Amino acid sequence: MRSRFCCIGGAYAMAAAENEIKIGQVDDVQELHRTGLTTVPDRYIRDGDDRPDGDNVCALAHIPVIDVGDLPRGDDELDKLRLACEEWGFFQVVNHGIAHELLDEMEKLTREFFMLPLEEKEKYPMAPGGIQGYGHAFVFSEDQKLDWCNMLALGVEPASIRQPKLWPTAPARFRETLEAYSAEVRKLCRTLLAHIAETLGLAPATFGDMFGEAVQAVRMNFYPPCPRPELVMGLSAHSDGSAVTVLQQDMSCAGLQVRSKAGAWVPVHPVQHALVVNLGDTLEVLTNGRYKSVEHRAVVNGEQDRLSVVTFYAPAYDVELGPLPEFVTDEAPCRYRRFNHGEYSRHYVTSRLEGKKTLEFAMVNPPVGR
Ligand SMILES: O=C(O)CCC(=O)C(=O)O
Ligand SMILES: [Fe+2]
Repeated sequence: MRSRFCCIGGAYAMAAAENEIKIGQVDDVQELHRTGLTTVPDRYIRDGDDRPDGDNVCALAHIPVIDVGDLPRGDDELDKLRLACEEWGFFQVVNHGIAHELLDEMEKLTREFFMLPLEEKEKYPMAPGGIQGYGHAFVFSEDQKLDWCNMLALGVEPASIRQPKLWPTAPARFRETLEAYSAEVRKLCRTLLAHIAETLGLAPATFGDMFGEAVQAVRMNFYPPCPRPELVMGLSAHSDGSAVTVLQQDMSCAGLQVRSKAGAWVPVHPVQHALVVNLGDTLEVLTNGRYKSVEHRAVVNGEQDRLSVVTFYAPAYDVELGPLPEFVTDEAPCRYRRFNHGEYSRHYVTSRLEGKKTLEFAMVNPPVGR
């Protein structure tokens, strides 16, 4: 039995050595799907209120779409961005400056990677307590429910977090394409953070200056069809530990769902060549909760597979975080303590995905009784 314990980022290999982790039988869901099964193993079956359907899905609402090219030109688009950050914490971006051919190529090669035989993909395993590779992240115990998803997770920047042995050599051009893609997404993250700073009345360079040599990691998620999609979850509800996340999804079907302020799950319908952006826990802390990281999850489908390529952009590990003084006032007292971002990342990747629970680590007054 292979035990898999994964986190993204360079500083955390020691977590494995400290704890002997028993995660039990973890199947590869693509292989399960290939067997033509009509039921799903118990470990994937969620309890009632943790199932995807129910009356809490609001299929009619849409997250905002922002035209990045318009952001420097005037107040209207910036106002839209402010509203998107305040009301949703999630938006799609178009006119983002990344060549559509590059997005298509990244999607195609990622799909080809997941279509490789298991033995090929297992050349890049998420080692027990390891950091990156192919497998299942966020599984820490034998009784934990599993997500209907396969993942390939890789640290990208800075160079010190890269594990080149885990960068697939097949399909051909995967590595170069990921490299080119990541450089473009990095630029976009910087641009977005500069505009997000503006929406908060901060100098555009605020986050860029503060983040130092920002950490960038990518996770590719592949969700094969599932015979009982109404019983399982593709990816458990969570907020991201990043500052911002940029998600590319294929056009096959909607799977990503975002928790609205009213508490409903709102599907993010794919828009051709748009990228989905969400605010992570880091921005919630820095803005003292003015902007919030938002819970999201992925549901799966009975007929179609689905692919997402997700980039997490966060401060360098040695950066000290805490609410910026501008956001701490008599009306908005300090809600988060100061901590080191590396410490938070370590906490994040050694906790299972459970809504916004990870952020309690940073709260001055975490909820009691949980
Ligand atoms: O696949 C998706 O749409 C969600 C992925 C996601 O939220 C993540 O990888 O953090
Ligand atoms: Fe996420």
